[in-house]
Amino acid sequence: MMHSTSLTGAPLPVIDLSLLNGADEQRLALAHLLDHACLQTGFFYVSNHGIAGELIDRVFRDARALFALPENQKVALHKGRSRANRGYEPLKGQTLEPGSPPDLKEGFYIGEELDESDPRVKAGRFNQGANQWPQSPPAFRDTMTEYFHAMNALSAQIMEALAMALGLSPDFFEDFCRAPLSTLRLLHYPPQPPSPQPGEKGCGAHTDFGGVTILLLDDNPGLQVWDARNNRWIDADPIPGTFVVNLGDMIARWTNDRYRSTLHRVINTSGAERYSVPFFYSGNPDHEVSCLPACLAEGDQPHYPPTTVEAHLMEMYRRTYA
Ligand SMILES: O=C(O)CCC(=O)C(=O)O
Ligand SMILES: [Fe+2]
Repeated sequence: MMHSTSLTGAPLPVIDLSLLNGADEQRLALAHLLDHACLQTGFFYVSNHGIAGELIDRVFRDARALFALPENQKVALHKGRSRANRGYEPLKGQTLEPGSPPDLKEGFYIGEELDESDPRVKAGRFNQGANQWPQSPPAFRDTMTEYFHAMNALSAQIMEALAMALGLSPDFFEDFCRAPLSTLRLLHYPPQPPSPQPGEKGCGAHTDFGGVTILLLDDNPGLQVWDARNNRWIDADPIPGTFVVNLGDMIARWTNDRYRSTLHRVINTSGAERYSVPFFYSGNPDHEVSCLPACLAEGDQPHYPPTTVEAHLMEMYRRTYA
């Protein structure tokens, strides 16, 4: 059977991120490719991203082992016990698509490890605090901590490339990238049931809340991206050695919707257990997110009022965990 995306010849682009380390000419080429990708669907793959395959293998190994723990051991780490939204989220624990049944996924949330003495924790700042680490698998904490830091660094590179794509100075998002609020989320999707409830699926249609999302996929398809220009879902199937990157709602706010935060969903029709690892990069909680002057054409009004990273995130969490 023909691959559905080939019908109109518009699969998501693959962007070679090593161009960022090249000469000016290559950096400009990257900015151009990225601008194009962001103007199209806001979803693309990145290759040559510098993250070791060996680290990615360990992330999947330990994520699988975590979800294979007995239910009582997972529930003992329930994120409801954490003031920073860290830990385990059982199957059907979130409803990303309003009006649909809860999502057929279980998850585990990890963030920067901050102890009680940290001023951000003392001040009760949103999503800041300690993680809930499982005893087993033994390498879990080290693996996820290493991957978390690698993702923060990669996100800052992507923000640099995005600044260039927008025609801004490469360091434009430097303050945004300072002491960033990031969330690493391990996900496990059981196979789609044979007789689902109407609208029941792995992950309801949603946009991501933050700045950029770096999504690690296993070998199973299931992710779909909304193509608003053609009114259809595009399959974002895994491509070995790449990450899927998509823009979050903050980018839409900054750019007054020049760049979109694109709707996506997961239906795990692969018949297999599907694992994925999104990393949400939301940036400096105090950073102001308001319409960039360069993105406001004469006579246009900003589509969104100014906000901060933290206020925006709190609002988005409130909506999906109502
Ligand atoms: O599992 C996936 O492929 C996508 C997950 C996702 O969109 C999310 O967690 O926000
Ligand atoms: Fe998402």
